[in-house]
Amino acid sequence: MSASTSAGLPFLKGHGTQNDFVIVPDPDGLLDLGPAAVARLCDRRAGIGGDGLLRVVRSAADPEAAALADRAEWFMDYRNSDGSIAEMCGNGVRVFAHYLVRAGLAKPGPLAVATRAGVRQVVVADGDSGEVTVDMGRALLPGPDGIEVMVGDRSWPARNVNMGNPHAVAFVEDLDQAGNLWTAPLTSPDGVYPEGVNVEFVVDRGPRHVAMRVHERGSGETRSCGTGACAVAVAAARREGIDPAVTGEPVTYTVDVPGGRLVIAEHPDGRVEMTGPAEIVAEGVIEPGLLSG
Ligand SMILES: N[C@@H](CCC[C@H](N)C(=O)O)C(=O)O
Repeated sequence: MSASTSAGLPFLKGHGTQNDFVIVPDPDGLLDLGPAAVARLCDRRAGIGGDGLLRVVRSAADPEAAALADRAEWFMDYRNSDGSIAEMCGNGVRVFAHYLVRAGLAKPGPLAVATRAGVRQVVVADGDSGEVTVDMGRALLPGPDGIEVMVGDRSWPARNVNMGNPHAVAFVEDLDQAGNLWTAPLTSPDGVYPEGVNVEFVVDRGPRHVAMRVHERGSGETRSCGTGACAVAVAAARREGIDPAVTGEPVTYTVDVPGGRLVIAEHPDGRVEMTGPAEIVAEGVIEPGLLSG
């Protein structure tokens, strides 16, 4: 069944720290959701509205994830609101796992989720808290030195952090300095981010406590970014000269985002663990016309 011929497609709406998603269950991989259909669904005026879309599909039923099917039953097919594809979404994977449990497709507790960045181990808390912890894998810090991000006539040094998807993390004096983040900040030198980049602006709030704003590649300014919060925590630790692989001790940062709070722990073995909320707020049926344009 292609998206253009489906008759009324069930959806849900959810968010994690107000990074919001259209959730489209497609367990058997029957949908062909192209970029234009995704962008229409995510449109906040003419569609349902969301920073991104989570298609919920069995790994075995999707050619992109079939090789991971023996490790993770479900594949998070994440798309940005402009219809582009991203490797990973941290808030999305919490909402995805929360949806699976709510729908009776998984049990609370440990759960493996396949993503384009590999399999992520998730723990969905039992009960009504909506809290989800995710092993986000290792952060890569590929450099180079001397990266800058620019908004208008201002620029700041930034660190390149890869959480499966690319980030540029800049520490600023005041989050308002970044101005309007709907337009993508520029980065230099050219060529560091050939696939585009998510840009985080960060201020200190206290010991191991920071706050951030983000411009997300493919979505604009959002009220939270889970991979971004992980990148920020790792950049904040290195800025303080802390590397858990060297100290042998985990380091934990509280990261405030406009839509709430995430807690990020980096472990001596390099694993970055994110804990935060996930909520489903609505469900309904998509009119076929929205899918076909
Ligand atoms: N909001 C997400 C990140 C979504 C992907 C990102 N826009 C990209 O293109 O890499 C998160 O919570 O991590």
